[in-house]
Amino acid sequence: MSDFSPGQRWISDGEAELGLGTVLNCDARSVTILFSESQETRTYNTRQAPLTRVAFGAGDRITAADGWQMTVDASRERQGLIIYQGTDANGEPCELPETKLADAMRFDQARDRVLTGQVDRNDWFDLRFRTLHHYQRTEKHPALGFAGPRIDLIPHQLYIADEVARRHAPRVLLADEVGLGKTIEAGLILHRLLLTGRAERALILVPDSLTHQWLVELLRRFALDVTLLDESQSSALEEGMGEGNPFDSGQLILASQDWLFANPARQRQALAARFDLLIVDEAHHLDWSEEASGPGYQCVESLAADIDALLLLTATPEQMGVASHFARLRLLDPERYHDLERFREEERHYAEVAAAIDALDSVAESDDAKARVEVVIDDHESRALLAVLANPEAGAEQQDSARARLREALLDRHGTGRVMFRNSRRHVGGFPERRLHTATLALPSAYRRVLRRLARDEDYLDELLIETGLDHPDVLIYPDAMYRALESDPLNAEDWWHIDPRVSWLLERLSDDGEDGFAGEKVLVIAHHRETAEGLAEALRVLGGYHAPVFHEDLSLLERDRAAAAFADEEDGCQVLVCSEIGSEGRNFQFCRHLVMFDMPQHPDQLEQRIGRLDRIGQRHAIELHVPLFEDSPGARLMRWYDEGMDAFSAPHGVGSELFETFGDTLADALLDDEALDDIIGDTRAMFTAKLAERDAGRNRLLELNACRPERAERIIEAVRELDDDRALPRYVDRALDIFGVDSKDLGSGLMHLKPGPQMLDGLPGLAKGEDGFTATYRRDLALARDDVQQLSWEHPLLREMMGRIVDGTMGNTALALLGHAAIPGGRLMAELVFRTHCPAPGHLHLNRFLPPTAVRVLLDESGANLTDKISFTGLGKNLQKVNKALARDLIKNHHDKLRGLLTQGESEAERELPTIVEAAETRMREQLGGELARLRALAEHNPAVRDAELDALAAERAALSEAIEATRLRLDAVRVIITVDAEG
Ligand SMILES: Nc1ncnc2c1ncn2[C@@H]1O[C@H](COP(=O)(O)OP(=O)(O)OP(=O)(O)O)[C@@H](O)[C@H]1O
Repeated sequence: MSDFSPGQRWISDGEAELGLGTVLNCDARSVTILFSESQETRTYNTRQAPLTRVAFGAGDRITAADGWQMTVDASRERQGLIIYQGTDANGEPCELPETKLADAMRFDQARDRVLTGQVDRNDWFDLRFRTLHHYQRTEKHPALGFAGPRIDLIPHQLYIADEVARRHAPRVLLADEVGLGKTIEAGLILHRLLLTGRAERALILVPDSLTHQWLVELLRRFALDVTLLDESQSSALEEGMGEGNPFDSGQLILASQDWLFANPARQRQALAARFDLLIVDEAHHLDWSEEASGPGYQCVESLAADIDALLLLTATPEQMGVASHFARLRLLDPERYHDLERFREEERHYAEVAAAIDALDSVAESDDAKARVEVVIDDHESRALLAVLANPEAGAEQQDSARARLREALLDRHGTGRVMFRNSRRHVGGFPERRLHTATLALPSAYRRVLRRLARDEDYLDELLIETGLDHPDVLIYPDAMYRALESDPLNAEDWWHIDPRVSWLLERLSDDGEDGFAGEKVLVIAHHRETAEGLAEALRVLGGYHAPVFHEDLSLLERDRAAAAFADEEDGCQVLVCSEIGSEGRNFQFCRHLVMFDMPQHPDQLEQRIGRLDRIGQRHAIELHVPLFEDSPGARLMRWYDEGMDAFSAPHGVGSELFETFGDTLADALLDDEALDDIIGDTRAMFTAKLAERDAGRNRLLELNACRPERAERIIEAVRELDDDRALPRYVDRALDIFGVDSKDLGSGLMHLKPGPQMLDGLPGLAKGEDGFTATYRRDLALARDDVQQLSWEHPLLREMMGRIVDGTMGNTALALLGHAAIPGGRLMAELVFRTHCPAPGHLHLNRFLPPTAVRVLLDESGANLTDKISFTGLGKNLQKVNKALARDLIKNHHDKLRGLLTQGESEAERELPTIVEAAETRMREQLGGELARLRALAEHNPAVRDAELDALAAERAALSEAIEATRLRLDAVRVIITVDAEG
């Protein structure tokens, strides 16, 4: 075929992205085409050139190389070249030879592609339509962002994540007790914000020791790829990027607090980068006092002033005192939290509110209960609800609903519940028992000497403090530290671990397979000081031949991760891991059930942090707490204070820091004096009991009630389950994998293996060519049980990539098929047109929850009759036969003009559907945002925790959404040309 002449315009069938090509030269065998836009030249064999001649028809708008546009009326040919005739923008007649067409004209839209004879496979078209359908469904699903993460569906976590992630620029303190899943909550919030487009960039600041754990959790549980930034990585990036800012090197940046807080120049870079969300873990370390704030607090304060959304995480919010806790609340909302005294006053009022909530159950029978509710409500609506509740005539259903609404209103309107979420084990339930085992050991003479002298000689303590350089009461509680510090004493010549009976006690236990022994079990040992941990590990090696990795704050990240991994390995792992106090904070060791507290920490929150390493979600056994104590020693007295004063070993209670603030100093002075200690323990116990009662009545109770609302949590879980069990998902995945060239093999028991096939399209996540692929399942329980199995969901990166490529690209936007049906004569044309809604809006509006791209299908026959409702997409598909591309092109050429007509007519048919779609979206949006706005406004009148900015933002969001929805247009997304053939038989 020698249809080619220089100057003609063609496009490549296989590489339409090359743009409009021009024939440079041709002979009988080959043709060379220049694609100017992409600066590519290609030479083809003329007989098999995968090229299509570009020819426009009446009604098409074309652009000239020098920018002007014309509408084509007709065309003629001169010396093999087409000359278009028509009118320009001013309605003046004009002509344009094809040689002068703009190179930049694109031919990827369905209309251009189909009219130029470019067709994709029928199954691609099929997949495209189904993708649009599922995309629309899942984008507005209430569980979007929560179904993908590989987590157990735990109510309090999902409630918090949903409540927080639906807010505009959320700023909250996630303060669940240790190990209840704050990292998971933060991950869920982040995941939803990313998937909904409400956030694009996040900065995550965590203690050095937790960077790797976060990295792994975000990747393994949330499939989020995070850039871990440290000094060497930043310098390397700077070198690579020239003047660039390393904080701009990824969408999600994870960095160590220790590094950033100590580095003002890096902080300036972090500030200069634009983030939508800041997450700060272990936020109790952000210390603040009226006199001065620490570098961490200052750094976060300046970042938080700039970044809209902020999540602070801490299990022990009051560890550094109430003032410091208040200062962290101020980071979240400086306007609301500016007066500590006022804040304290408000807190006192919470007991009344909690009592009123409890009284809701008995309002109908008791005037007293009714009075308790009346004291705290002051609005018309709540009074009306109370009247229903108190009315004996009201039906049970009516009363239940009134009770639930009143409860919600009370919770919403009072307390810090909107900015702080705190769940406790007590409230969540289902956590393992904790068992305490103490072993009393004789004091070695080297320790006893010093303690005896201290008991005899009051002035010796000062001397000892000077001599050792240790603090009070460390010098008393940590005798090995004291021993090490007195190194010049000739009696202290040996290493401390040679003389310390706790070491031999531990060694004996490790090999003991009796009831009290640890043989065959993992043991986590925590000691206060790094030096103690190091010495102990050495002792275990030298004296017992145990390899015990050490985990402390001065190790590099890599060393720490290595140590944790060596311990975690179930088969070949070490039996013991020795940790220092802060080295282990936040880490996950729930696979182990024995914790040895080699000594005691000074602060109750530190004690809780220690136990929290094991007592975490996923712990399947009772937790065994082992404490070796020296008879008559300060350490043993401290232990008594914890145990008898506040039951610190049985369960977390959250009042430890208040007790420490009150008794910490006097306790330090009583560590050598049993009588004084008895008094302190008595006083501590009394305050503990009072605080527990207060907690149960007041602030904490309110916080707990607020931190999870079970009915809402249940609804979210149901929504996630609905997506988990979606039967359309496996069907869709099979089709998509087939088309993208991924081989899938059923492994039985709900598992399958996905592997790149020989023809796989490039760039699919987890499926690099030449590699093994991965094992997957649709079942959450299987994916949770096995780290090597991924859960396939609509949110899995592979699904999102495949769907995204289809929705955002042109794949499958044209097709041609033959239809053989007894009722339809052959040789006729039909067009199946898919239109799609478009309404450009900024990502942060998250428009898709109300109006995701929505497909409108129109099926027309040659005469223009609309058959859409008569023949369904699936029904039609069953009767279609495919044809090869060359024949398809010829068929299109033959029906060119009629097809053009049907395309135009289809547009007006689809337009008729648009108002209904727009109206439904507008109604959904008004219902939801209107409801939220009304709730927030009512709330703002009672609860100052509602920020004005939040109210304004929500109102502005509603207006912007309304405008965007109104501006929705339909565009042709895909076309299938159907030619009828006489049915056989
Ligand atoms: N929904 C869940 N599904 C599966 N595992 C979970 C879930 N929630 C928490 N976990 C696991 O429980 C452990 C504790 O969770 P996480 O680290 O988020 O707790 P935390 O509250 O941040 O703890 P800490 O106070 O020590 O920092 C982790 O190993 C986490 O992977």
